[in-house]
Amino acid sequence: MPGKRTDVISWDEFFMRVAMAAAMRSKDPNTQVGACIADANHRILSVGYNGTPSALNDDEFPWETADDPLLDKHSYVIHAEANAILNYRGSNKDLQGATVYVTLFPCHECAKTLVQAGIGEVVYLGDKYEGTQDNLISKRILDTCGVTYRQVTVAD
Ligand SMILES: Nc1ccn([C@H]2C[C@H](O)[C@@H](COP(=O)(O)O)O2)c(=O)n1
Ligand SMILES: [Zn+2]
Repeated sequence: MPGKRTDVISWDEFFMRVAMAAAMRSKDPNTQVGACIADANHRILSVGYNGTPSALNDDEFPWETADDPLLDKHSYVIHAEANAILNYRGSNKDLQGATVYVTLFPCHECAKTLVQAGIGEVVYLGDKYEGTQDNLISKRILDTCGVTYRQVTVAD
């Protein structure tokens, strides 16, 4: 009888790869972000990626960055983390203390949303905005609210 496989991927890699797969659904030409929320029992609670509200026809909205907010994609895109919270179909209590795996460190708006939803931990892949004012505000919100965050790497 052969022994069981022992070289399986970690839970961190599993959930981050789910987030990475979600990011592949993003139509943002510049930055694709995916998020996966998992509970302490390693169950996937929700998944999301950055995109416009499903009721919008995303052919009729900008995907560029522009000075004019009306012409700037950021005005219309829902962030991956927010979509993961919005896509969640369970009861809010089950989000309490859950972990969000996200391919890019949350912006300060998402930090507030994640905290308010009861997320207890952020596991992130990239942090390309590290050191920016927005990033410092995010970390201040997460630190103050006791939400821990840690970076992971995933082999190519
Ligand atoms: N944690 C984040 C950060 C950004 N996003 C989304 C919002 C935009 O679609 C895109 C950023 O575009 P860029 O300014 O890099 O051209 O990424 C997100 O969903 N979650
Ligand atoms: Zn955000």
